[in-house]
Amino acid sequence: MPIVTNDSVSIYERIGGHEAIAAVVDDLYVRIMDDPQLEGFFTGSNLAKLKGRQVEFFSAALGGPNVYDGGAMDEVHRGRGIEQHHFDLVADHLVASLKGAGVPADTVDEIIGVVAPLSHDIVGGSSKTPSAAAD
Ligand code: HEM
Repeated sequence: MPIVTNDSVSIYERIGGHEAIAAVVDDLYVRIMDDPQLEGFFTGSNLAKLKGRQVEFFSAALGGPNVYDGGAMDEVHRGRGIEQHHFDLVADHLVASLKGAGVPADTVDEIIGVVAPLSHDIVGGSSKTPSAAAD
């Protein structure tokens, strides 16, 4: 049997592939929709479709074979009034979902390392307001 170190195996594979990610995303949206500070953002959203896209997105971002064919993060989230604390709440729920699924703490940290930089595209993209231009 070949020796396979953690470094050569994608995060996607290490945490259990498609099935594990689908379970994490399901749990994540239960937590999000249970959070009074977040659920309002998803009023009128087709959650089944959104979860499918989210599974694709995370799988692709974590080294899985999937191709994400949804919208770009800045375009999808623009104009929704998403602030950094909303992003942080979602990231915290993601940590809880991953830990709940038995993902080891160091792998959770790695995944958050992949996700955290997305805040740049997701937060505050309301358009070219003076305050955004001043950032
Ligand atoms: C971990 C960071 C996040 C990732 C990776 C992410 C990813 C995604 C993806 C893949 C979609 C689907 C795009 C499509 O359908 O083309 C989406 C849509 C959406 N996201 Fe996020 N998102 C993140 C954070 C957030 C936050 C913090 C909020 C608000 C608090 C948010 C609110 C939404 C909303 C409202 C939609 C549109 C749902 C709809 O189509 O009705 N997202 N996001």
